[in-house]
Amino acid sequence: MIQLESIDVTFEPGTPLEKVALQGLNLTITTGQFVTVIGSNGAGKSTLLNVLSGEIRPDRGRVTIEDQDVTKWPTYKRAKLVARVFQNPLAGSCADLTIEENLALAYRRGRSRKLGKALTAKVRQDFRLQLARLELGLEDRLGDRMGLLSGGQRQAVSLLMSGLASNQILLLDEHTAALDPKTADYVLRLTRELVSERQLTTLMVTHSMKQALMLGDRTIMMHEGQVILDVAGEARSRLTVNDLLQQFSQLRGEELADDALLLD
Ligand SMILES: Nc1ncnc2c1ncn2[C@@H]1O[C@H](COP(=O)(O)OP(=O)(O)OP(=O)(O)O)[C@@H](O)[C@H]1O
Repeated sequence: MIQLESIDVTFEPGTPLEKVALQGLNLTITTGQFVTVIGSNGAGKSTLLNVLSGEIRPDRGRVTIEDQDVTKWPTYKRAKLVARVFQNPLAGSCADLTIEENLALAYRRGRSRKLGKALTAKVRQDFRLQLARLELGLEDRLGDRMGLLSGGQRQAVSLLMSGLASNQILLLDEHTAALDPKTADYVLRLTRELVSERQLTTLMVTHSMKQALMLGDRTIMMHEGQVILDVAGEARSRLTVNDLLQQFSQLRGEELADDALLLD
């Protein structure tokens, strides 16, 4: 279970640039739940993920993962529990290392040094099998530099990498936004498969209401640093993109300026 209690984050406090990104945010996510996160620009979605990954330490509040208070844990320590895939396909892997070296780095994360050090034939074979499931022919390109791959291929490998480590939490930050529609669909299908296979507790930020309702089992909407809508179960399965848009406008008390973006 992930618990965020009374989380406050303010950037540049006490300056003319002061910006409250999260205010009194409370959120509990049960283990294995797949939560999609929507909200307007600047609503605090990425900050929420940053607080979970440890990139940002909240000014106030507590972050608990499986009953461990991780609020003060630095990012490298959290990496044992938390994996992340970013919008930019270049951000999740190292371009100058080979596909195999990238996979090996992910594999080692969270494992003891002794276990992680040796890349046994069995582990290599597992890498090949994992890559083969992508159906991109990458299983025969273990020695190729990551930088040679397309954006979609890199995102697919980043997803695999996030599943190779022993972590339990997956954070997806608009991870299909930079891909063409066909590749985005492919990466979403892969996301769904990996999350359900590995029973990862997942938070997926998206600007697409359609994606938000199509994937996962719970949707939260953020606005001005708070959760303003939280739906799951039957209530969620009945929701249409239009309902969601309407609720969004109502809850915000204003008309949406970026409907087109959110309807994608
Ligand atoms: N490092 C930073 N320094 C200063 N302000 C920041 C920083 N990071 C975020 N902010 C501000 O905090 C607020 C929340 O930002 P955040 O990136 O979490 O929003 P978001 O919901 O992810 O938005 P978007 O959909 O545009 O990515 C915004 O007003 C943003 O400008």
